[in-house]
Amino acid sequence: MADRDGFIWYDGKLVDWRDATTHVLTHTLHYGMGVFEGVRAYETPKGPAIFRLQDHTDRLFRSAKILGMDLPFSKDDINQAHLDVVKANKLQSCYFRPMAFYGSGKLGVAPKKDDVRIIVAAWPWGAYLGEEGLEKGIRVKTSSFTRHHVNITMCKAKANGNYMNSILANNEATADGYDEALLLDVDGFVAEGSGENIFIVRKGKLYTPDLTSALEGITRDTVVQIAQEQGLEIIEKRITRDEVYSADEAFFTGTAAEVTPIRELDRRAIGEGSRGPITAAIQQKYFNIVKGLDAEHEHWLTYVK
Ligand SMILES: Cc1[nH+]cc(COP(=O)(O)O)c(CN[C@@H](CCC(=O)O)C(=O)O)c1O
Repeated sequence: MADRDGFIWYDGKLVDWRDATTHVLTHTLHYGMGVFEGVRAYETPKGPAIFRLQDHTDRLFRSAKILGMDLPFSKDDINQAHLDVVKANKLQSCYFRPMAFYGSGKLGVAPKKDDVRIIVAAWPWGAYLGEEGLEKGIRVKTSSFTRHHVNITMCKAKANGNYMNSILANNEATADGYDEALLLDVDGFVAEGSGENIFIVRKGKLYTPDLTSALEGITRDTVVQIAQEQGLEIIEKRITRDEVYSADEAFFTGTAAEVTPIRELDRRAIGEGSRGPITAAIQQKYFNIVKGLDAEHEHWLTYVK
């Protein structure tokens, strides 16, 4: 990722990609306290458009507040940084990584509170779980790692350090030949994927876990609104792994994962073992919206002019 042409927004300036570096004694590198977002821009008939930019920036600031990090730029600065970086890199579609971290001002558990750095990077990134996964569905394994307890790490913060749990789960699943992991919460109920929220479909109704130990996904919120507009009932409840086994359909949602069907969990086919019809309809609607082909949802798009 480090050796490529382009520019990264770094503490208020666009710097050459290769110069966007930090010292090895950077606090976040050692202790993991930082916050980040994953945001996408898509090519539309009116040029590149960033999907739900304000919602992502709001969550970045909410995450920082939860961790007690004071960000040295405003929400408008961060929104503008996204526009600047997509233009500077001449991207028609891309994935953004805004991230705030504690610098190298001091080490020791307690960070130097006024030493917060922020970057916004952008690069082309296709289907997170593969184009074939989007079409045919992916194979998922229930993780042996438990999702965070809500008072051990802050689950509503998209915090860098939270992702060691995700890496352990994803590594275990892919090492066993699966595409992704599904994590259960401390009580054994379904929480979310290593980087996604989950939905299941049973007898025409959608179910999704309550957000106790899951990240409040923006794609999850988008899918809830799409489903409601399609007249589907969505029930938020505690879901057990065998309810996923018995579901007619299942899918992951996330900015990176978009809407990715789950065709199998723990070697049990979900429904027909392929992308289900309700999943397909939601997925198509989602892609029409993010690609600027759905006039009713233009309010979610920030066009890069
Ligand atoms: C743990 C987790 N849960 C749910 C979601 C879905 O949230 P949202 O993107 O707002 O719908 C994500 C986003 N995962 C991001 C990071 C992926 C990565 O590899 O890093 C993403 O999808 O960009 C998570 O990381």
